[in-house]
Amino acid sequence: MTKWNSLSASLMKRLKLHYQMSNSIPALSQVRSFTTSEGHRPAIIHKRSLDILHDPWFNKGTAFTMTERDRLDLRGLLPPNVMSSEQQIERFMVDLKRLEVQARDGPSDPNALAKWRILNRLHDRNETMYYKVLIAHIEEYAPIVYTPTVGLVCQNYSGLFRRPRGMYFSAEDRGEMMSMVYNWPADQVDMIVVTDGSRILGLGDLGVHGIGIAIGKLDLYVAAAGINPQRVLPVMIDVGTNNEKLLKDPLYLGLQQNRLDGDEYLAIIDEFMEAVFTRWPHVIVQFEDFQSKWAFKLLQRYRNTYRMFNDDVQGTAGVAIAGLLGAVRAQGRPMIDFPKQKIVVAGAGSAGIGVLNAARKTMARMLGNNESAFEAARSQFWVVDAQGLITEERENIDQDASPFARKVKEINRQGLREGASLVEVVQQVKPDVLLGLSAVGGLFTKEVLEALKGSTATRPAIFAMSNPTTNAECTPEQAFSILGENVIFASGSPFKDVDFGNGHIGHCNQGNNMYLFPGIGLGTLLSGAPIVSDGMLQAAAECLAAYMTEDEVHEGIIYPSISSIRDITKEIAAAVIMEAIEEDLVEGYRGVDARELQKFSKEQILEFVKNNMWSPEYPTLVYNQD
Ligand SMILES: NC(=O)c1ccc[n+]([C@@H]2O[C@H](COP(=O)([O-])OP(=O)(O)OC[C@H]3O[C@@H](n4cnc5c(N)ncnc54)[C@H](O)[C@@H]3O)[C@@H](O)[C@H]2O)c1
Ligand SMILES: O=C(O)C[C@H](O)C(=O)O
Ligand SMILES: [Mg+2]
Repeated sequence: MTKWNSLSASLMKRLKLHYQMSNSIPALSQVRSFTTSEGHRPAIIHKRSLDILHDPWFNKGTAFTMTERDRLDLRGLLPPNVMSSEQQIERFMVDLKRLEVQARDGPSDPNALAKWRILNRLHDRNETMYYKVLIAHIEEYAPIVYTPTVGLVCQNYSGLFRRPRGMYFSAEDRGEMMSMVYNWPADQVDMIVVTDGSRILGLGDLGVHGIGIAIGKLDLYVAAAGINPQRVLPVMIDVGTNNEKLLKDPLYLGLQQNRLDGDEYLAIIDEFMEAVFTRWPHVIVQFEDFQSKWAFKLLQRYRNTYRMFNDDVQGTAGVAIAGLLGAVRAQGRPMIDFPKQKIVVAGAGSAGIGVLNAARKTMARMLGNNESAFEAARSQFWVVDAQGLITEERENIDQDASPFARKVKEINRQGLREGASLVEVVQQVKPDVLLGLSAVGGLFTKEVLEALKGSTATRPAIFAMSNPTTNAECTPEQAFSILGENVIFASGSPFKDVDFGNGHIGHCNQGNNMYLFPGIGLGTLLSGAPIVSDGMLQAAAECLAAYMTEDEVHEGIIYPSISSIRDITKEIAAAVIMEAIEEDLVEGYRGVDARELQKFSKEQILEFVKNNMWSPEYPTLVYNQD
């Protein structure tokens, strides 16, 4: 059975080819001519000599040929031996591998920061080589440049800061942003990741140190989506911090004042958005790690005006949907059974509510996509936050959580009540799925996991999605040791698979929004869509769900390996473009106009995406004075 026909009808309907193949469609070779990869054109630069060596976008180090050294005034500024990029990487890896001699396993070991420093220095010196290393070793180094080590980096940023990367818009720049945005040297920026540092992973308010997360996310945009590194921009919006330690830290690099709030805060974000979209009208802005109360408000404020999305709310929702659908398939059941799943969610913040809303909509669509279906879907979820089970009796209930407040009559029948503990909820509900987005490490205690043994599912699923590793609600070892080999396990941060010692392996899936945000960004960019619609996000999620074969999900593998993230991202970007075409949102991209895009078949869209994914190859450099 192919991975496509195992999907429920509703998914297949959405993933069917959207085009009537007609003879007016340009031949594939013509598609190639539309979308010649930039890789072969010389790069025109307006600098020479040391300025090139100090510019990580153009520096090649010892790989500059003697011809280029003469042409660009580099002769004598480098050791005489011209190295190939492969030789350069081999030399670099020797230095990096030296760390592993003493290091214990796992990204949480003390050498993780040392590895990050070595990679960061390469990033500051030679971007082409940095991304060549990252792409070639993505499984090994994503946990260093991204979750979980990037959390450690943000916590230690004052001490780690060497060369600036990205832009900082602060409360002291009010009225200046429209002009200061021109201080960034790139005339074209495709992707911005912006954070205000208010909720970095599960580590809370890290103020200006949050820039590390924006840099880490954009590393994946380059490595997974092939966004040109010269066209990405990490942004920190520094409106102060409520982190007492940072407010007192003499080394703190940010504004040492409490966070702005209310209209003053909004005015800063408004000014920032206006400035970047004035300078780069086609840029896409990803909001990252904003505290929940602003994550939702800013998303609603901007999503119909600008090309923006919130990764924690919308990216996470899509990844969770794909995993939840995979968990249904793993039980040998058709996807259409998803609406029968009983799901307990621990955490009702930006991520938890995002997942709940998306899961409810997906269930409703499978149940007929009408008001009664939407209402029926609501009863499949039990939500527990820091005050326990959320019911209609909750005082000062968070408006975003209120659609999921359980009715008192219902829960009394189940022997539950307002504020019931997670253990009680799991014991009474016997859920198919226990999903954590609480930021509380170890929340799924032995008692909670024992209670899950009462699940009515043949293969209960645990999604311990909080980051970084220390905040995971439980480890795979804890899950498999208590619930047995049959349980489906996914976590937000990477863990090693569990060897049961009997020839069987407990697969530890990584349920992380890294599987979606690169494809969402790339698909939106290449489609030219002026906004990121719900349909585009849903198409991305369903494409990720469809990516896994029957055999894989039956093995308990509900997410792909990160080593195939570039291929996944290509597929997801194509699905996003197809949906944008379906919704008549396409406006074209760099020489391919909307009309041409609308005539492409799925294969031609995949080819178009592939041809527009940057790869780390040294371009030929040509100097031009003006
Ligand atoms: N895997 C991923 O791709 C992914 C994506 C986004 C966020 N996350 C992670 O999810 C976590 C939460 O992110 P967020 O933005 O929603 O944070 P948040 O602070 O907005 O929300 C946290 C929620 O957890 C609840 N909570 C706190 N203590 C609890 C407890 N003891 N029991 C039950 N619930 C409790 C809070 O009441 C709140 O509703 C973070 O660790 C973040 O790194 C993971
Ligand atoms: O950053 C990640 O690894 C995922 C997510 O965006 C998070 O905030 O945890
Ligand atoms: Mg995040």
